Amino acid sequence: MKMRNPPVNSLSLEFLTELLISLEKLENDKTFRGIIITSDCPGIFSAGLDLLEMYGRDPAHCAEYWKAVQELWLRVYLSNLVVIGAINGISPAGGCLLSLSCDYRVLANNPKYAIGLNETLLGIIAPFWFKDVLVNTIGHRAAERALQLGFLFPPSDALQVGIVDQVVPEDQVQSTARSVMAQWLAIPDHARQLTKNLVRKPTADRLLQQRDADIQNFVRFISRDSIQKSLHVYLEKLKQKKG
Ligand SMILES: CCCCC/C=C\CCCC/C=C/C(=O)SCCNC(=O)CCNC(=O)[C@H](O)C(C)(C)COP(=O)(O)OP(=O)(O)OC[C@H]1O[C@@H](n2cnc3c(N)ncnc32)[C@H](O)[C@@H]1OP(=O)(O)O
Repeated sequence: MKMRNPPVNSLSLEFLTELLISLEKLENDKTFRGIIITSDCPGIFSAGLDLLEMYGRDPAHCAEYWKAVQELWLRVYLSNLVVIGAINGISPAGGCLLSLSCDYRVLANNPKYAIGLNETLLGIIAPFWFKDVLVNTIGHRAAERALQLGFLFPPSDALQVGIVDQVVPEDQVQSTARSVMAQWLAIPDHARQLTKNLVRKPTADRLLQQRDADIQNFVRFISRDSIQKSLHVYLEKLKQKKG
């Protein structure tokens, strides 16, 4: 699955909906046993959640958006398919969550391709289920530092901390992802799927048990004047960077 939402593969409501529909189709087609998620935007896996879906929007829109974010996460995280991330670009925040929700992550060795939950740098916070997935992946102490400081790990650090499973030369990302897929597909589906569910269900259940409350928390938080100001400042910084 090649993500194509130029210029930066931001996860807009429309794009999330497209991804959800595509994933559902693949899940329902029994001829598919695995997917490799990668990007068609040069140098960018995904810029994460679309800031324009959270800035200057009314509460109803924010609620609809957050529901779609939850939905995509649950679908990828709990997918019965083998999901491999072929991460061929930078993947901050929501892009990192998407990567972390794969079963295996291969990152291209380019110092610009940083990965991490950088929410605090935007003046916002990673929701508890983003945090849970990071803690599950790199451990409590490393996650505590990474989340507070908004670390974006370059490939060598990402491998060292375990946020990705493998770092390979850029031209080998897709072929490595395919070899990894072959290994994973060698395992009988029912055994692998039940095991995946056993490991991941408790984390997903934490959100499933309080989805509506999570949406309300998000809407309340994102609607605060101080948070809207932080988003404004961050968006202006992105604009000014262009010069
Ligand atoms: C108490 C309860 C709490 C509950 C929960 C509360 C809080 C909410 C949690 C929300 C979690 C948030 C998760 C996220 O994912 S936030 C997004 C994080 N993403 C980033 O920080 C990345 C920002 N972008 C960049 O750093 C760069 O754009 C880049 C990806 C490195 C690419 O750089 P470059 O190739 O130089 O492109 P430009 O910077 O020039 O960007 C091109 C245009 O794209 C716009 N852009 C970039 N990123 C985003 C984005 N994430 N959303 C929307 N738009 C984006 C950028 O502004 C440019 O637009 P322009 O052409 O119109 O100027």
